Amino acid sequence: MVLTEESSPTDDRLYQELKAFDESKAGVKGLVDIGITKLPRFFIRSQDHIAGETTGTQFTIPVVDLSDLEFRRDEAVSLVRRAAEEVGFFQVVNHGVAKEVLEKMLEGARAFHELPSEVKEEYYSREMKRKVKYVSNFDLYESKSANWRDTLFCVMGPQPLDPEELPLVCRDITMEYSRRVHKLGTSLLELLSEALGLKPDHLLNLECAKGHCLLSHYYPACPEPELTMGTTKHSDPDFLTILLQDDIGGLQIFHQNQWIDVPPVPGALVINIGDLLQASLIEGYQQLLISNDKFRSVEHRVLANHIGPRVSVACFLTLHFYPSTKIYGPVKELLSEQNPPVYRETTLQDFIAYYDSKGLDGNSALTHFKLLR
Ligand SMILES: O=C(O)CCC(=O)C(=O)O
Ligand SMILES: [Fe+2]
Repeated sequence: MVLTEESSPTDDRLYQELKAFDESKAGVKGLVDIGITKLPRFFIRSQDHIAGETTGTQFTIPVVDLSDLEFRRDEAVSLVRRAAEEVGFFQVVNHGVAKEVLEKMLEGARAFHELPSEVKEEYYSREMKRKVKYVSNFDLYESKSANWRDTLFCVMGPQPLDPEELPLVCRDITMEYSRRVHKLGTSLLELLSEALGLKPDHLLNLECAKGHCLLSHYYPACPEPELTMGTTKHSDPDFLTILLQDDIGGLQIFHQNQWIDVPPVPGALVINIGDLLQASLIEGYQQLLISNDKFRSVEHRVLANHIGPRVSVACFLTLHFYPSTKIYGPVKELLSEQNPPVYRETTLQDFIAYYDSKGLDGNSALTHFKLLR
């Protein structure tokens, strides 16, 4: 739906429809509340973007038990290594975030999206800099078609967020969940460092856990789920994602040319490697991760569903919103004729600006940063 100056009158009408939807500030939830039974056309995807090749495969996403790490650390490291290398996705159980905290976070996220629209709309914004904002489809004007979901974004670090900025209905639990999930992220990065044969604090020293944000997604029940998507296929523009999902299901990953379900496991959190950890736009890391073809940032999507709402909360470990001009790229001393750089140098801000401008759909943003050989 990228509309240019040469857009036709039909495109102009489409733009007006998008704008009216955006300016309503009521999101997809607002459409459901007014009882629509047919999807507005900007949600409708071309068929090749919908069904994909879901099969009855027996493959299941690995589940890693993080209990008693002081006694079972080697086992956990090797499970994490295999999962990160072969699948790019895994689930963790006994991860130290209490079940009650998980449940309350899902309830808080849901409560925000179910606030009366006149309360919710004060948070509606497309402003890059705003730390707490709610929006339907951050890429509404760039993507080929819209997703059936609304999102509350909260940038939680590295600069501490003033809790007053958070909506009251989910304030306390967002602060608590943020602390706990960030702690888990730190432990996971230690395991991932060890999985690469490095000291436990290696990835932490590269500031992979310095910043984090929470994305609380709300996928209302959809009257025509076969025509659209909850979330278009994409890979995540971060170092690592920790995802809390409710029991509805619909998340799938693209693995060995098939779409595979990530089934809800009670009490579990879903972990996936982000683009920045794969490409390692971090000093010194590219050789380890790229040339040795280690961890994978894998495409995933969420199907729209007749049943809903579905609620999920993604924690992105990222430095997106940190005003840094630091250049990330391979350390020169590590490069050789046999090991030329795979990606060009960039700042995280440029990487994210490109990711956001291209919209979720289509090729990985990493392609844009690949050096031509
Ligand atoms: O809602 C989900 O299960 C996935 C969300 C997601 O992929 C994301 O926030 O990047
Ligand atoms: Fe994602």
